[in-house]
Amino acid sequence: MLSNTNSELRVPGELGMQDFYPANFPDDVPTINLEKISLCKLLNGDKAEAERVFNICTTTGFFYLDLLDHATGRQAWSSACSIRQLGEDRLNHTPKEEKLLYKPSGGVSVFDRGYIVRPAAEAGHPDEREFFNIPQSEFFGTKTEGGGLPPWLSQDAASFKKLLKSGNTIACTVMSVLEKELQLPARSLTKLHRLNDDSGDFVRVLRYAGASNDDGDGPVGMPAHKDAQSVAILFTWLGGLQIPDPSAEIHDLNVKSDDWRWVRPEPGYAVVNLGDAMEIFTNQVLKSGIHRVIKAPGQQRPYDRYSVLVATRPENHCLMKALESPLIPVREQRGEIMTSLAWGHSLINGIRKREAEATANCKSVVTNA
Ligand SMILES: O=C(O)CCC(=O)C(=O)O
Ligand SMILES: [Fe+2]
Repeated sequence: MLSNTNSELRVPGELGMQDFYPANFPDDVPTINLEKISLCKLLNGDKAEAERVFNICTTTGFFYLDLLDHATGRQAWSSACSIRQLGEDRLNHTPKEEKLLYKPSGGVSVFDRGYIVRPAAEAGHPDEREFFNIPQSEFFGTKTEGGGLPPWLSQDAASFKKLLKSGNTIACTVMSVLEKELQLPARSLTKLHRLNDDSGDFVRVLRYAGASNDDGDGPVGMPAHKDAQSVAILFTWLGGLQIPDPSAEIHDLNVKSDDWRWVRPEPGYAVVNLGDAMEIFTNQVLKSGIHRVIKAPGQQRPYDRYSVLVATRPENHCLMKALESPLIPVREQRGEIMTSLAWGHSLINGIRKREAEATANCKSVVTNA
């Protein structure tokens, strides 16, 4: 599969899989022009490309990463496409009762393991949104946390492992660029994100149900949020992801409905953003990007939307506080310093609460947020 040329891999429907692009992304919706960054250039230490990444990460925090210009990226794109395909098969062909047996870990509901569904409002409709998370601890680290994959995903272990591995390489490539640009000692960030450390890293596969044109805004796929992670690498084939216009005035997570912009999925590119951990490590010099997911636009709307996310988080014992550098302002520490594990738990509770509220008020969130 990896012997395909780059241009072939950019053709929708390549990789010998079904067409992931059943309808075109419309030309007449307000779309954000994210910058395209070359993974190959970053891996080769290209200074100008590193500066572009730093500028983005200190402002909007989102960029497209060209994966097809380097073998590691091609590996990641190819694994993500396979996982999107197997995710669709498993989600659609496994009874719901069986999927629900794959529980979030340890009763703490950290979003790194397990199956979570938001059921349809009416019986007989496909569930509105479902996703499952495969934790890194299943394959790497001391493996004390992994509870095993459920039977409906056990044959796919090798695919998840592969994507976690290439995702970690890509996330660490971005972080090593950032630590250099921030004048931090080498490995300040990457040593907190080693593949073999125990951490809350995961691969997530999401399915958002398609909708008919006459059912209004419908529930928001995922309300406005920032990621409780360090680096998020998103693979997506249909529209639905939105981020605020750079000129938008944002208070907490409130973005005016006119200020949301669509992110057009680009074959062969991942959408990369930083999460809240990077804001903490840099006293907000680096920015964690706000985003949300709504129904796909235009002719894509009736189709179920799948996405695959690789999340990289700091290792469990790492202290969530600012690093020291001439470019990171010193601020007084408010509250106790948490470990990454405790921090993750505290954030997830907040996310769950907002999610429950957004589901209850879905219309007002979509139109008034
Ligand atoms: O499905 C998407 O496009 C985004 C998912 C997301 O933002 C998340 O899982 O945190
Ligand atoms: Fe997110």
